[in-house]
Amino acid sequence: MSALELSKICLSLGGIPVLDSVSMHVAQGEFVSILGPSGCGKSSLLRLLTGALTPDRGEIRVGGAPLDERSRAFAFMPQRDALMPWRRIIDNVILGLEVQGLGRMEARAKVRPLFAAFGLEGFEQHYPAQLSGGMRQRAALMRTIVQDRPVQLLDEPFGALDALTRAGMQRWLESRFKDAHWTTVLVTHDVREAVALSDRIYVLSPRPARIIAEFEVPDRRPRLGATLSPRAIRLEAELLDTLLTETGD
Ligand SMILES: Nc1ncnc2c1ncn2[C@@H]1O[C@H](COP(=O)(O)OP(=O)(O)OP(=O)(O)O)[C@@H](O)[C@H]1O
Repeated sequence: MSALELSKICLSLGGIPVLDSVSMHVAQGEFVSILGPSGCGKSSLLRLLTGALTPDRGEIRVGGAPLDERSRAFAFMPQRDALMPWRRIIDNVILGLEVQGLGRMEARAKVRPLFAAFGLEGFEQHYPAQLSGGMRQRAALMRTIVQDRPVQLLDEPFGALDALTRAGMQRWLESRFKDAHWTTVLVTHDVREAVALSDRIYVLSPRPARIIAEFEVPDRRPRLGATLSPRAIRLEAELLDTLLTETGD
């Protein structure tokens, strides 16, 4: 049984068709990426899963049952960091834990040791406005991950990071994913990132988005830090070709 299943989802926003009969599935513990051109509807797909949007047609099932308030217990990282400007970084990071019912002191103690891994040690007491864009993004990723929910929905989590920080965070996520067995849906523009992190990749067409391809990533983890296998290099090229052909570039 799939952890997540979307069947023939159609969605319009402001009268404009955005998703056109999109069907996909994510198995328990699987890491699935969604690649597609800008504006095609990738974020909208994740927002359907969070309940922020409702499809015009089609069905979403979680663990075999229709998506509802209870089954929607996902950790979601939106594209913009959505940090609360009036809360210190540590108190932004614990937000999801507090919603889960953890006391503030206990939640702070739980997240404090993670600040070093995210390169944010010493910034616990800062406010979001005192951090760079990349640091804010890392804080937002931390806020998502610490909730340790079985399903992680990540919308361009590394989009605002410089190349070096991005590589470090990707490695961290790869190692955490191996241990935590999270079911993960990652929206990304970055073909290499999708190949490095995913078990499977769906490619969307320009809006209104349809699934135009689905690829399995053959290599075992860890992939980051190792030399890419010839198969992974071929897959990257194939993904790029698919995207460029669809967008007419
Ligand atoms: N509230 C809205 N009303 C009307 N159109 C919207 C609304 N929200 C999004 N859209 C449009 O729906 C389309 C899909 O948006 P979405 O953010 O899902 O795309 P995306 O693939 O995630 O884009 P990007 O990669 O640039 O982040 C876009 O063309 C966008 O302009």
